[in-house]
Amino acid sequence: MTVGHATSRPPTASAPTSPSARLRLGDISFLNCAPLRWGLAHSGAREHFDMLSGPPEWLAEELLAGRLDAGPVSLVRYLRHADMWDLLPGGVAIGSDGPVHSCHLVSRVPLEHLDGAVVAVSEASRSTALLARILLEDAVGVRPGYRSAPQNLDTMLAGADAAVLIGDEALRLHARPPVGLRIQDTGALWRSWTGLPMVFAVWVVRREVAREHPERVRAMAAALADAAERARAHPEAVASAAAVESARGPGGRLPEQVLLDYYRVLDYSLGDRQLAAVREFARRAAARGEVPEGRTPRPLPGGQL
Ligand SMILES: C=C(O[C@@H]1C=C(C(=O)O)C=C[C@H]1O)C(=O)O
Repeated sequence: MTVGHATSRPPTASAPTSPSARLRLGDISFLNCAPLRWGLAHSGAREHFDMLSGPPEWLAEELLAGRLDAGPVSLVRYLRHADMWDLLPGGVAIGSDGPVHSCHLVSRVPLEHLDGAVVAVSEASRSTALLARILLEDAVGVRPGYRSAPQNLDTMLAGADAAVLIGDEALRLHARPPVGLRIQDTGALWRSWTGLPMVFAVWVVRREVAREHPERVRAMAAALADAAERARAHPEAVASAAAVESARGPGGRLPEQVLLDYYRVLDYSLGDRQLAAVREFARRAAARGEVPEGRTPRPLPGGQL
């Protein structure tokens, strides 16, 4: 197995899948995917893939370059590239039906006061970045300006009134809200506004790979579904493994309770309610010209999470 995102291989235009029999599967290097890493390790399925870990935007670029066969990408990326990528059989996603704990709009003032203000938006995000805009403009009714920035709360807020952050840094803000800042969970805001869950990321497979190797792709989807199921059945073990993982990141080891709570709300399924939410998000994104019109995503037939 290969882990790490420094690997650079030549593009594989003439070789759609890896020369070995193993599919190259992406893995988001955030704690949001720790339960799947745990599940794949414990089932033994991880050995059947070449796994590459990295931030979601890097995984999307690797998929576009043909250096990965399948993996998680932000929902916005998928909606933009749905002509090249399919949703994994049965559907695998990262979402929540209410608070997600790790995708936030952070501000010093109430959101209603952000008209004409500057919002710094993490370069790591596409879905939460657009969701925050939709929420601010359509739900709250303010029109700030946006500035893309490397994800770092201090530098982001040094030059802006609010910030959009995702992943482990955002989870740490949820776990320990800094004094004087409002941590607004975009999953919760979206749920109370639309009544729908939010889907932040989806697992995609390059269409040519899905056509060439349908059985291998189905097996991959089944392995991910099984990993999610195993992780759900062993919350303490998963939280403890994730706490060890968190100790390697800046900010030190997260309490297991924070991770238990996180994995209780994170949902890897892409069922009918989630697909309805994806359509609603896609409609709003298309109305802003952010994704093509008329995207009606449907997972490839096969397994079910
Ligand atoms: C829940 C999360 O899901 C994600 C949010 C993404 C986004 O906002 O574009 C992309 C991939 C996922 O990592 C998170 O990162 O905290």
